[in-house]
Amino acid sequence: MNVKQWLAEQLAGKLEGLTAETVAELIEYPPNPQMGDLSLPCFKLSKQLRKAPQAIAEELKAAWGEQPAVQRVEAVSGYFNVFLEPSSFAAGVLNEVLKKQDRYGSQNLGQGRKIVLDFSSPNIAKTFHIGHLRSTVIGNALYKIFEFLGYKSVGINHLGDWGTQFGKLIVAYKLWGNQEAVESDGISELQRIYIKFHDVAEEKPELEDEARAWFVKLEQGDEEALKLWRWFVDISLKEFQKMYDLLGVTFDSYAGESFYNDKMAAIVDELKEKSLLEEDEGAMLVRLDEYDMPPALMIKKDGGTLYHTRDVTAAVYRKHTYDFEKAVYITDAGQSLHFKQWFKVIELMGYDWANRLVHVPFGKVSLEGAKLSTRKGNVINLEELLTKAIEKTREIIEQKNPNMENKDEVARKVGVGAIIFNDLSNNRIKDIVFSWDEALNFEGETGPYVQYTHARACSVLRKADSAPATALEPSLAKHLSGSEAMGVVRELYLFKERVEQAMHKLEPSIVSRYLVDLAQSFNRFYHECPILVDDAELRAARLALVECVRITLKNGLALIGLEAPEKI
Ligand SMILES: NC(=[NH2+])NCCC[C@H](N)C(=O)O
Repeated sequence: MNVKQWLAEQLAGKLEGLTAETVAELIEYPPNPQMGDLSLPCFKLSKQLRKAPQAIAEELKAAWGEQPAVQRVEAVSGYFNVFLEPSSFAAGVLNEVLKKQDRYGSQNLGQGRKIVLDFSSPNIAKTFHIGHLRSTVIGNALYKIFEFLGYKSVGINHLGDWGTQFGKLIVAYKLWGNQEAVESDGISELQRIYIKFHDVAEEKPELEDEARAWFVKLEQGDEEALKLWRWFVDISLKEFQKMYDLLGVTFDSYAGESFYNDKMAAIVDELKEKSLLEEDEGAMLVRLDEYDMPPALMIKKDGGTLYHTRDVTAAVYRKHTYDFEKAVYITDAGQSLHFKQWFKVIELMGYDWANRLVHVPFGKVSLEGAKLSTRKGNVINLEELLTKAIEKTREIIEQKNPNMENKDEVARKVGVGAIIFNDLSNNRIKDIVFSWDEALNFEGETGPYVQYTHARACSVLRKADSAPATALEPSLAKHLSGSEAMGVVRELYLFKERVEQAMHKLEPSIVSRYLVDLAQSFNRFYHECPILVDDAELRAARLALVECVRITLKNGLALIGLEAPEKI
């Protein structure tokens, strides 16, 4: 069911030169229901049809004729407005939701084509911080949205497990580290000695040379270096895994930067062959002056490779391995130049798939005034953040619903959900200031609010104590023609389009904002219209609507990585 498409087809040919495609693009859903359910702004056709907007609207009205699905049409101020017949619209929407169930909103746009998503990608031996959380949450949502629309998503955690910093870490460990401390304190101990390295190296710059030498050894496969490095990786992964388990996020591959170590030489050769590489004081780089960008450094003076080298190599490898339709990289906006630079390098190498590489940047997160940097010691640890969210939610549940079973489980789902939703509640490019009160507000535009609304729908359905609706008799749909119920029907209808938009714009917040809209319209209905009434028909129609809200909220929450507990 696609009413825009349907209307466009009805209008095509009604005026000379009017095609369904043009009309479909122009049709809007008027924010004000007085303008109908669908509206065609005819001024957008004026130029093409060489007619005044109002004249176009009136001609369309005159040519309209009878349509059982449409109550009436009007031509007002240059708009052609269409009022759908509420009960047939309601029956159409509800029956589609009830038929598709957990697939409602899905489509097969991708036909199995692959989308490679590079997300989360924290750095070994460094804390998984709130910026990585955003990448994880946005990436995971996009992963699910693509799958829901018929693509095959491939999630890659491009771990920062390679680079000079491992030379530094090895030197630091040999100077000040001990096995016991690393084993008991994990990343925080590694970070401690890493910070110490920087402090001491300010006075003893020769440490930097030592570190570089160790990294070169590592790249060459030195056994001692490799053994330490592997151990640092294992320790870090164990900690990261705790986050992923809490968040319910999985990856198809953990091929981090080190995975490309033995693949970079071939790329460097290729760059040389294609005369793209230039020597500059012993280093090798690709000049990008022509494109108003600083050069992309590929090989350092000491022979070591760089972040750029690994990204170019990884992209070629991924294209070869997955033959992707798109490769999407989710990082903070601070890395935008990095991606622009190496996307250009791929293009200069002559790969026509360079335009299938997409950077998905996002804004910074700050927490109640604190700065979120890993360099110095003042790190906001994500595990602490999530644990605190769960605890706070537990307290709220304790007050709201002291007799609830499995409070811990629900507190986890809602507390973690609050953090995820908060990250997705605005356009990703906006900076976020995290506030506990806002994120956990059960009345605000939050994850808990949407989850709570879902649980409310479940509770009504439980109380109804009847088998869940699997279809709506068209004759019952007339009971849904009131404005509150129709408000819900309209939102339900929009789900599919919103998911599609979220995919095109790579913007999961379109889904999260949609969920708030649906929840709000449902709550208006819930407060105005008693559901468990005696009139059997009215009751059945309203219960079917509630069931559709339950299904759609659950589907939408799942798309952005939130669970939907039935009781809160
Ligand atoms: N292919 C990529 N460059 N992915 C993003 C990596 C992010 C990097 N490890 C960081 O923490 O900033």
